[in-house]
Amino acid sequence: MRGISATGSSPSSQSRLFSTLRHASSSFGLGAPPRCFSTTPPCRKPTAEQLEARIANIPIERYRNFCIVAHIDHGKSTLSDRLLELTGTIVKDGTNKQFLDKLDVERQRGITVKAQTCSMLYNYRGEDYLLHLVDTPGHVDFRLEVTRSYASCGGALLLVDASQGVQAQTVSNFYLAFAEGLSLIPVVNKIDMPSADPPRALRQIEQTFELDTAGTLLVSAKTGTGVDKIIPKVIEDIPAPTGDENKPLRMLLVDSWYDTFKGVILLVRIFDGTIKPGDQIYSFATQTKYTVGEVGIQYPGPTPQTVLKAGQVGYVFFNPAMKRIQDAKIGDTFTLLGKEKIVEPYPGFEEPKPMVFVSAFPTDQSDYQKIAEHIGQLVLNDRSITLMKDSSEALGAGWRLGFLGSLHCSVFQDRLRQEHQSNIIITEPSVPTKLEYPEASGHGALSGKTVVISSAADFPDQDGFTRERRPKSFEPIVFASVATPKEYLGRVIELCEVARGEQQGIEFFGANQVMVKYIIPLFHLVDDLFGKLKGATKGYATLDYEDAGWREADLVKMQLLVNRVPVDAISRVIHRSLAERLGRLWVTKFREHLDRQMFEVVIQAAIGKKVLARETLKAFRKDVLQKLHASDVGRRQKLLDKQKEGRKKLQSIGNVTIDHTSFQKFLSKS
Ligand SMILES: Nc1nc2c(ncn2[C@@H]2O[C@H](COP(=O)(O)OP(=O)(O)OP(=O)(O)O)[C@@H](O)[C@H]2O)c(=O)[nH]1
Repeated sequence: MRGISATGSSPSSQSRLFSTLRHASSSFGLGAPPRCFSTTPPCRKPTAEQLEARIANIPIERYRNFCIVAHIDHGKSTLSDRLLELTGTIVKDGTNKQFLDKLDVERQRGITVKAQTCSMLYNYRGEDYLLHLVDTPGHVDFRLEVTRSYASCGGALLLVDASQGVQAQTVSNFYLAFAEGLSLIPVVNKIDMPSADPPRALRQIEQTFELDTAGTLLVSAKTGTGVDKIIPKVIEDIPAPTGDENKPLRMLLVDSWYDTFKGVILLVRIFDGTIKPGDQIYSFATQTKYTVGEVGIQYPGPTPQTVLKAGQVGYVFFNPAMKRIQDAKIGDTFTLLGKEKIVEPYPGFEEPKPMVFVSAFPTDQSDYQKIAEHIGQLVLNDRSITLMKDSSEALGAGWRLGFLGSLHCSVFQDRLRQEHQSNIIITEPSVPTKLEYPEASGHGALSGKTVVISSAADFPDQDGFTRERRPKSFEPIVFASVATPKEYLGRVIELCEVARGEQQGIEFFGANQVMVKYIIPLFHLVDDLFGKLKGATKGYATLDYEDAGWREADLVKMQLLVNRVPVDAISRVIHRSLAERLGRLWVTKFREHLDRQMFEVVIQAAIGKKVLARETLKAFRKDVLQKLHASDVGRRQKLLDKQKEGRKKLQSIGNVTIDHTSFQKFLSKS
């Protein structure tokens, strides 16, 4: 399942990332007395040695691994912070900064992009418990992060915002958690809000999930009200992990990130056995052996331990270090070297598939190497981005990047700009196309083959082929569920129909909510359907989707021609029904941003040889030297130098020179 929220405060655009989790402990002085909401449990933060000694005395029956299942913005990260404070794992610092959302982009956008984890100690009825909390991302693009997190948990808090009630992603995340066999504890959050309606939220939970809501916790993660009841309930209702520390090591790789000094760090769930520094371990996926350098838990930052045992979730890194993030295959099983014949590996996780592609080019080609290094560093920490070299006649050498979704893509752009101040031109997002070539002459090696392409440059020229001999084209489709208050139903249906959607059903839930189901081409989802729904429903609509395969479609390659020469960076594969409108839009917008030339420039949008729209930019003569006196040599040279400098920024398409800013403006949404 995949999903997007269109709630009021959610991000306007859209992706996934990686982690700097992880370097955080230093800001929390060990042993400093924290302020707690509840005085019952001991909340003083233990020293590293005390921590190790306390954990050593906790049997697996007193471990609890859990996460929070919720729709985006319903308060997972805020609640996680409260739980960390309550258990003395972090100290309340009076700011609203969320501890588990550590990436800048996460803090700025207020969304969780990368699943983070933290261990906590809690004394319940005189006995210590080791709790492991995973804060999962709520956004659709990061669905794989969510599934992986669930695999390391025994249960989850099903968190519902008291003012918004059950939303599209509450439903889909519930089913994911349910399928993983997690024990679910309903919690209604944000009860402090004036618009909170807890009885309605409870009714929706009962109706939608058939869960018994008697004794449901009503809390405010913001003020802390009711939060102290959560951990006792987790201990009572969520089963302890099972596993045998005396068996050979059986360890699942759940997540990984890159550290400049330590190499790849693995987040692992130990199912059986133990792991400690110096152990020689074996990876089933890569059949490689490693020597363990350090093991530890996140408390809240990396805290070394002498051993990790069955039932625990912690980190491991190697000495010598694992160098490539690609070697850490998420879902891989590790065991002790020599035990690989007797230990059964886990089936592994689904590999993420890139669904949104863009090309990126430096605004100044002399920055190519610098930006290539920056992109390389970002990709190093995010295995789900695919990276290839690309080049364009208009924009020079660049890269072709594949992302899980459009939020993933836009977070990547933000990170590139924020963290590296690089200026790049990014083309419009595109989706893959499947082509089935007939067994006919004229297609060379492709005859009779099926291929999936991600760039318009690979879309075949249709001219010269009869209909029967043209390759059949297919576009990716998704099964989308849109939840909205009833009053906006008409507008939502209208938008889904415009997006070439096929209605699959309408379900009413609660007194005022309705869920509309559509099969929609992914193209339209990427083309900001989410933003449009948000606009049409005052931010109330929420959208969730799952892949639904391919659908045959009349797809064409549209090109922008400048004085009859195609601008390759702007070509797109689109549905024929959109061609007229988009063609008009392209030529008008491009004309607006193109500087006048010494001669007339014809701008056309075309499919093959067929021109759909045309604009003309009149000639403009700018002779900087014309007004100067022949003897004014110094000034003459200065003007020529200035012109030369200006030309560096220009690219030529045939005989037309185009400033990079024209491309940037053309490709910007506004
Ligand atoms: N009034 C009120 N606001 C809350 C409460 N809990 C969270 N919020 C606010 O709701 C917004 C979203 O909270 P987050 O904790 O970031 O939500 P999230 O579910 O982690 O969001 P994602 O990580 O993007 O899925 C923030 O502005 C919080 O301050 C609450 O109990 N009461």
